Amino acid sequence: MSNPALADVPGPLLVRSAPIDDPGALLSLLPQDDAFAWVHNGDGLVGWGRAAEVHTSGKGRFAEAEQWWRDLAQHAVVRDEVGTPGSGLVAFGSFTFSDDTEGSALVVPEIVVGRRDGVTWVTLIGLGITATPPLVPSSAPREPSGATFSDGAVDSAEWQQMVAEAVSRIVRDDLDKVVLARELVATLDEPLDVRAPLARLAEQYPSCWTFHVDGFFGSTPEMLVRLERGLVTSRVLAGTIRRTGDDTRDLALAGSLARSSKDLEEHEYAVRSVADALAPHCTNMFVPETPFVLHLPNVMHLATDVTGVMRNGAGALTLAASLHPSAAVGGTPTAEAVRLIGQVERLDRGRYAGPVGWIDARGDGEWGIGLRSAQIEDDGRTVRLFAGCGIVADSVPADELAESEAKLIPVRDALRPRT
Ligand SMILES: C=C(O[C@H]1C=CC=C(C(=O)O)[C@@H]1O)C(=O)O
Repeated sequence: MSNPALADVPGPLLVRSAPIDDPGALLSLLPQDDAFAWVHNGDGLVGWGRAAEVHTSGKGRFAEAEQWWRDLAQHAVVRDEVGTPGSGLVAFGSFTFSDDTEGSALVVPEIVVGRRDGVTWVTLIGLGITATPPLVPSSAPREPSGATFSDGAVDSAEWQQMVAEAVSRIVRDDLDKVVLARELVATLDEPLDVRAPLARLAEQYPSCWTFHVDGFFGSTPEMLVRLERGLVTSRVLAGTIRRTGDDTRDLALAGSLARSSKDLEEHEYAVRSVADALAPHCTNMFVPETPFVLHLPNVMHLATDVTGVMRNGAGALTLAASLHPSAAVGGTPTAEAVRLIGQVERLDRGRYAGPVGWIDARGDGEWGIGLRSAQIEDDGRTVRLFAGCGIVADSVPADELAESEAKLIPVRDALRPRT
């Protein structure tokens, strides 16, 4: 159910987008409070303030948010001098993994600054005409201090038992794959200024999408779906190997990943689930037969870019809803895998592994999968970090634990003070 108090907007939103001189790094503009981010290779969107928002939950959380968004967009008065995906009226959003958890939201900031292909713009959103505030770097974020890390409800030995249990259920119940996640809890000396880890993540993982929506932040390498001017793209990842830091060894490992039947099988399930979910919405779909190896500083993944041409006018959020949960975060078959996760995982995933991103009034948008991510708890000092692994019949628990540790590195490092 949506929260009508928060969904109510007392009048049509007035929206104005105009080009501006380049103000420097987008993330450096963010104030400490009510800051939103979606940044990739220096481009993207940042926003602050709250002009309108909707909170949804349950199975209908995507459809309800989409309906609210359409109504809001229909009644908004927009002057858009930029005319590019992400200009004009825009909302940041984040959705829970599970149908049973609260916390999904779309938020329209009061100020959005975007950059794309060398063009930078500002969008002002509200109930009245306001002057553009000075767009200059805000004060430097406070560096996190004193982070200590501990297991969540499940320690690493128990998690490996869980993986073993999942392997036997996969064999017994004839499942193909299930993704099991674990959490690590960080405790800091003082409340986290999220701008510090965001800056670190964007610097160290520029090819990932660095995001923040209402205390949920991270740097995801996986694009669930992008819709821009009718072109649909999805980057599917599944199949992982840790990097060693030695380039020659890593190159050999990349070769073995590309030949590993266990990883290729796991990857194939994920690609199939995305291609099947996009097929009703797309023509001219292109699904490469062989994955490439995506190199990140901490891990390498098998990756496939699926593309198609939108044929039924669905918006990016509708596409994200039909893709979620893909086999990269749920498993195959989806319903059985999600049921098994509910039975064995003992973790409230919250918004981890759910869609996170933005949508504009044309329906264009980008929704990543909320991976390599963390949730700041209400006290501001406790941060829950998440990582999951695709489990198939021949998965080895200790290897999966090591893989999950490697996937935790980006956020874990971002919570340590700079050296
Ligand atoms: C579930 C996660 O990663 C997914 C994405 C890429 C590779 C994966 C894997 O190899 O297991 C996972 O399916 C995570 O990072 O928490």
